Amino acid sequence: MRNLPPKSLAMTETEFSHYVGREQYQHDRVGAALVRRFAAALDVPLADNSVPDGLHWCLCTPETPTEELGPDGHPKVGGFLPDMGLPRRMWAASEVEFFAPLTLDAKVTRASRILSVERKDGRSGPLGFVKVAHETRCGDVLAVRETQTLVYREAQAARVELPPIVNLLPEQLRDWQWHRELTPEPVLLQRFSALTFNSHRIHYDLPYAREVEGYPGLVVHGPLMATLLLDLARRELGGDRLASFAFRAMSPAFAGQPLHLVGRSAGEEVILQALGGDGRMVVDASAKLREG
Ligand SMILES: C/C(=C\C(=O)SCCNC(=O)CCNC(=O)[C@H](O)C(C)(C)COP(=O)(O)OP(=O)(O)OC[C@H]1O[C@@H](n2cnc3c(N)ncnc32)[C@H](O)[C@@H]1OP(=O)(O)O)C(=O)O
Repeated sequence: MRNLPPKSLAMTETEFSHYVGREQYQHDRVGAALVRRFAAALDVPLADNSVPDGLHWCLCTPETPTEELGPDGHPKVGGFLPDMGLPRRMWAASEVEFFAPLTLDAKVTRASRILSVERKDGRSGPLGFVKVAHETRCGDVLAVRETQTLVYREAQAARVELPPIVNLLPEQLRDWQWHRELTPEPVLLQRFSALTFNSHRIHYDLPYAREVEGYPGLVVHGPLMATLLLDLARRELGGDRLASFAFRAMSPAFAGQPLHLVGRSAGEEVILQALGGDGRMVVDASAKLREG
C-alpha cells in the first residue's frame, strides 16, 4: 500500500499550492485625520508631524463591499485568502521591518503576496496557517516590510469562562524594566476596529463572540496589542528607535480584563510581552534598535 504524505504536506503542496504567490495591490494616503484618530484612540502624543509606529496597520485596509463579507464580518475566504475549511480566523504573528518613516499626506501602495499555506495539528485542534508578505511603500520608498501569519481554527461553539483576574506576583514583574497596565474596554476595541476597517464580529459583537466562535468575551486585536507594545517602547526609548519588531499572539486577551504591557532592553534588542489579567502570556514580542 502506498504511504500518503503527511497531511500538512499534502494540503500545502496540492490543495492550496495555487494560492502561493498570489498577489494583491492596494493604495492609500497617510491622512492627517487618520493619524489624529490613531493618536486619540491609543492615547499616543503626536509630535512634529511624525507618524507613530503601527499606523501602517491602519492603511490599505480591505475595501470589500458589505454584501460580500462572510458571516464572521471578514471578507469571504476563497478570494485572495484560501478557504481551508477552518472558519475561525485569528492574527497569529507578524515580523515587521521599519525601513523609512511614513510621512504625512504621502501616497502609499501595498503589495501583498501569499508565501505559504500550511495545515498543522495544534493542542487546540487543527490549525490552518497562511503567511502573507506585505511591502508598504511611501511614495517610491519602501517604508515597512511585514510577514503576517494568519491562523484559521475549527468551529467551536462551546464557551469557556473568562480567565480569573489576579494580582501579578512580584516575581512575575521582577525581570521587567517597564510595566504599563491598562484595560482594553470595548470602546477601545471598537475604535481600533474602525481605524483598521476590521469588521470581524469577535471584536465588537459579544453574543457572536461567545455563541458562534466560543470565546468568553470580546477578543482584543493582535495588532492592537502590538501597537500598544510599540507605544511602550516609544514611551521608554523615545520615537523612531526601532528597526524591526516581531510578535506572536500566544493566547487570546479579552475586553474588560487587565493587560500588563512589560518590556526591557537587552543590548541592541528590546524584549516585550503582554500578560493577561491572570498573568498568562498573551503576546510575546521583540524589537531591534536602529544602529547609531
Ligand atoms: C486582527 C485580526 C485578528 C485578531 O487580532 S485575533 C486576536 C489576536 N490573536 C490571538 O489572540 C491568537 C492567540 N493564539 C492562540 O490562541 C494560539 O496560539 C493558537 C493560534 C490557537 C494555537 O494554539 P495551539 O495550542 O493549538 O498551538 P500549539 O502551541 O500546539 O502549536 C501548534 C503549531 O502551531 C504553531 N503556532 C502556534 N501558535 C502560533 C502563533 N501564534 N503564530 C505562529 N505559529 C503558531 C506552533 O509553533 C506549532 O508549530 P510546529 O511547526 O512547531 O508544529 C485579523 O484576523 O485581522
